[in-house]
Amino acid sequence: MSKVAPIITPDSFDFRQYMAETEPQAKVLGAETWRDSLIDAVKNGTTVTGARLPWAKTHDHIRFRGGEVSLWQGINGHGKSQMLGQACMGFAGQGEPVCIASFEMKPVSTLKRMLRQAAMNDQPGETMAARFMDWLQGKFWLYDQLGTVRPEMIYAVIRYCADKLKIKHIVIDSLMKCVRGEDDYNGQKDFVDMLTGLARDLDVHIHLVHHVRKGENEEKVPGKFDAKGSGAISDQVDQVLTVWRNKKKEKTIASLLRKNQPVDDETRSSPDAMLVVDKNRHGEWEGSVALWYHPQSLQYTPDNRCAPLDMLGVYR
Ligand SMILES: Nc1ncnc2c1ncn2[C@@H]1O[C@H](COP(=O)(O)OP(=O)(O)OP(=O)(O)O)[C@@H](O)[C@H]1O
Repeated sequence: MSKVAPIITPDSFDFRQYMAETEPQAKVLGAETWRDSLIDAVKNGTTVTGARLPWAKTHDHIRFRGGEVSLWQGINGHGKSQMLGQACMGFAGQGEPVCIASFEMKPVSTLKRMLRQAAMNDQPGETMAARFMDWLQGKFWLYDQLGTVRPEMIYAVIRYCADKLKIKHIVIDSLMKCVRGEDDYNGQKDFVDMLTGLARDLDVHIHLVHHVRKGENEEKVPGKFDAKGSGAISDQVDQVLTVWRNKKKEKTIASLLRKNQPVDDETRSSPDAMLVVDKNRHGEWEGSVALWYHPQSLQYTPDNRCAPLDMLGVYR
């Protein structure tokens, strides 16, 4: 068995086959079709279903189900890709295979970051790297293309991932690399429309990374109305999550340390990052999740003890 995480490239399969539309499906079906689903929903009451984030305190609030699209937005450098990488390891560990299509980071850079998260430290050795690669087999794929990409290619990649590889979570990082520009509102609307249709038809969850407009400052947590480009982006997706980094805390600590002064408890215990959910179409909960950053492992942790999680073993 190969010991590298499978990398999908534009040359590694026949994209044309997956670009072609399939036969139009009959979309008008008798209500009876949904009998079992309705009865299951009644039986399970308000049970929340779907893949979980790595932090137990989020499990009753936010989940990631097939058929839906989540927008992961935030200011540049606030940790969207890093947090999503940790979340994806968690999805894979729950038995839901993942493909990351990053047009901003090389596959090996994504893997290096995830390796530190898996190792729970900043200096994983060869043995850990080999163990990590073994763990990824059959769970994790990366699409290798940097720069801009045509929407038709994304369409083909998603269909290939779902049909052939049985992948359940697909990350598109980021939206602006898939459209003509920030002012191409129709292109953005059509692209997100395509993603919602594909997610529904293929029963996969699509995680779409997106930037927010520059606000007055980085200390203000952006909301769903701050997404760059068309307002239709957040209207169309099922969930909007904002990743926000507490730069004010970082600056305060750096300044105290420079002056050889102790860091007070209040500053120390305030969260390093927040994950804000301000749209949750199929759940009732909206709110903020406080997280603490463990810099050695690049992991987000659930409380101010800052103890990294065993991402490879947590769901066994
Ligand atoms: N809360 C944090 N504390 C300290 N460093 C952080 C924090 N969040 C992210 N970083 C660091 O900031 C850098 C950027 O992270 P990342 O690439 O995930 O951000 P991003 O939001 O995806 O950025 P971009 O929009 O530019 O792609 C990384 O080096 C990461 O380790």
